[in-house]
Amino acid sequence: MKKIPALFDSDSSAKKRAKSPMPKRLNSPRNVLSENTSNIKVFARFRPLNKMEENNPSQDFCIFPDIHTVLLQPDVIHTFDRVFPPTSNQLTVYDSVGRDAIQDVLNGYNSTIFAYGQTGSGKTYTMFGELRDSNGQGIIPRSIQEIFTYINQSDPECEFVLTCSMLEIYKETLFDLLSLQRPDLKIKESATKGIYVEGLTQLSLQSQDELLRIVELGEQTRKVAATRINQYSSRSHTIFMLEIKQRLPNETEKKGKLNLVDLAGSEKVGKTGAQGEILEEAKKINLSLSCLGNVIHALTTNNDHIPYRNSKLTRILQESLGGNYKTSLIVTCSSHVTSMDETVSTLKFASRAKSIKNHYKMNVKMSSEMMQQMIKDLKLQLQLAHQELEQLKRKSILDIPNENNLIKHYDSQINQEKGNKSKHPSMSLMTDKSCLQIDLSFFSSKKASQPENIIEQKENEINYLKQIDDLKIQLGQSKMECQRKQVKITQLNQKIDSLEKMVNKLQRGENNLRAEQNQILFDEINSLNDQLNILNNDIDDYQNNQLKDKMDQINIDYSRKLEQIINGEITQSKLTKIITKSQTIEQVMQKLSLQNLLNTIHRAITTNLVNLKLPLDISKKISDIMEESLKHPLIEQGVMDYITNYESMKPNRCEEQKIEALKLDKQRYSQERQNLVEYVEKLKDRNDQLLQQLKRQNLIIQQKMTQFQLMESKYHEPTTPLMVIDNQRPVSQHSDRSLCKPNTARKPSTFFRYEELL
Ligand SMILES: Nc1ncnc2c1ncn2[C@@H]1O[C@H](COP(=O)(O)OP(=O)(O)OP(=O)(O)O)[C@@H](O)[C@H]1O
Repeated sequence: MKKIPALFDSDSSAKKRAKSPMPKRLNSPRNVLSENTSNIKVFARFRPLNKMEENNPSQDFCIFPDIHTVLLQPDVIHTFDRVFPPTSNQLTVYDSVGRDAIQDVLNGYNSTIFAYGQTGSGKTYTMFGELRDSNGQGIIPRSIQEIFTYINQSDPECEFVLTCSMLEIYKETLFDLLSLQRPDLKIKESATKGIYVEGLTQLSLQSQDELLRIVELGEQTRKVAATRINQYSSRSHTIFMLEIKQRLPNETEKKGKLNLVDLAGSEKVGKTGAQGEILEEAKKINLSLSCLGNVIHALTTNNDHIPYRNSKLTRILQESLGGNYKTSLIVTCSSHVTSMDETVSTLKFASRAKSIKNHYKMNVKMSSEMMQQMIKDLKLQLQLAHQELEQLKRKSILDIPNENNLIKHYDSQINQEKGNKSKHPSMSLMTDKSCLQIDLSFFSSKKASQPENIIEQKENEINYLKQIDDLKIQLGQSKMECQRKQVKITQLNQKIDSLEKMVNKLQRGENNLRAEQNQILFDEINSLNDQLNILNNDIDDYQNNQLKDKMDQINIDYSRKLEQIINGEITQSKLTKIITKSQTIEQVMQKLSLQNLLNTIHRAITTNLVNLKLPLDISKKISDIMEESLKHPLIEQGVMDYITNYESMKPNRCEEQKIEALKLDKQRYSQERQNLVEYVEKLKDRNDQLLQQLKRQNLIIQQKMTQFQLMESKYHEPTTPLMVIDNQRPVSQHSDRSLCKPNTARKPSTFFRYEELL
């Protein structure tokens, strides 16, 4: 690509050009130089649901009836130049938004595309997208591609210079994204350059790849800060600026500027969960965006003061908002119900922006050749106009023949002939003269009546002039009439507007009324449901109370009997103790029984005596002593004590009877306990049966409710079709009834209760 040095250095400012008298009747350049007015184009793009939203399924609140409309349930409609539903791809968006903008820039216009929306709604995806992926590329890489295709296909004699810059506005400070140093840049304004950023790097480009690499570099340098909403949420505004200068073979020069603006997230500060520095950041970002909103408001309400200077963003983009730019706004949204508030406010913002008017013209500097051609054209047209004027003048004055001149002419000719040829004038001349004299007499007679003719003619002239004056007056009057009509039209338009507003209001009122009626019906249904609930509760209560009483009684019986059993068990444990004690006593007595003792002693002594191998008489003596000693009163007393104790410790007859009775009691209580357990089981079964019955009753109630709602919806069938609830079917096929299903919009509380039960 060839470069051209300092093409527009000596260019006068846009304002100057606008003030200089421009030739009005030119051929092609005329259109080129005139100023045009058009509204900002507004587009709305809805991104597909993300993972988090998919995992949280909800009813769609955005419906897309056609390519210009989005309907927010139940009845808010927004229309834009184009609405892109979540299924729209990058190419579709570029074809509708980017392609025209690039054509404008290549034709010498200035153009700006804004992307506005909450964090994570797809602004960056729409503007940048995936730079190196042909399907995922956003507007910027596609624009670059289109520009280079245009350059490659144009006349080789054309010369192009392409420069680009990337700017970031972060916390009301400007940063150069194409420079490693990041000094705080300043906004300046000059007569020649208009509003510009001083010291901002402008890189000239030779190829598409170079431009893509520069965009990537800028993208990497972007300031990002994590918030809870979007981990990589960009907290700054990014402006990608491209300038294309062209010099055509006829020396005409064109300059087009393109601003592609990726704004920071428009969500409310509170929703980001930001704190500390991030909160400060969010406030400043919001300041820029709220200034943008104020500028748009001021522009759309014809305010005298437009507050461009209140933020860096609006100051830099001043020309794009109401100035010499063709501007497009893409608002990006999510159709998931969790983003409903943000989507509603984003679409409101977009609707307001629709009425901004920009006044733009081509930035063209004509060659001297073209200028000369224009001058020639002008001169020719001037000449033609003069001629036309002369003709008109001549037509209005009666052309009277000057007979004296003719006679003089003939006399001079006769005299000439007399002098030159002979003393006798030629016959022809004489004849001519006689003819002339006849004519003369005719003219004389005519001349006699000439004063009258002249008067008549003058009168005609006066009349004619009068007519012209009349016509002029009429023209003036009709102009005034026109103006009056214009005023009337404006007033009528205003009236129509106000009537439309009233109609809208009424419509809204009607909708509200409908909503109110629906509300009343809902309330009725709810009160019926409440009554039903109360009845059901009463039934429940009654049945429950009966059950409860029974259960309470059982519980009381049970606990009483349990107590008895427990008491019985205590008695039994006492009994066991007694038995154990008696057993011990018996064992002791056995051990200590006299007979055993004696036998043992006797055996021991005998054994010992035998072992001692004593003489028989000694052995006999010892044996006698032993026997004698065992008869000692102390031993006898001890034995008697043991016997007495044993007798006293042994359970008596009465106690034995008691033990027997207790044993019987225990058996009886166990039997009763068993009976009780069986009874409780039976009651449980009964309870289950009752629950089943309740469920069946509930089903019947539900069916009846559905029938009731159907009947009610038939009864309230609307007269005018409104809009659609699904995007497959045309508007007229749906009634607004379907937009507001009572059974889905508001479920009667009973259903929840029974569903829970079910
Ligand atoms: N139309 C779309 N199709 C497919 N994916 C999309 C679309 N729009 C957005 N996304 C994806 O959603 C995520 C968030 O998008 P993006 O970063 O563009 O949002 P953003 O509005 O620029 O957010 P921020 O304000 O934080 O910069 C990205 O992963 C992006 O790839």
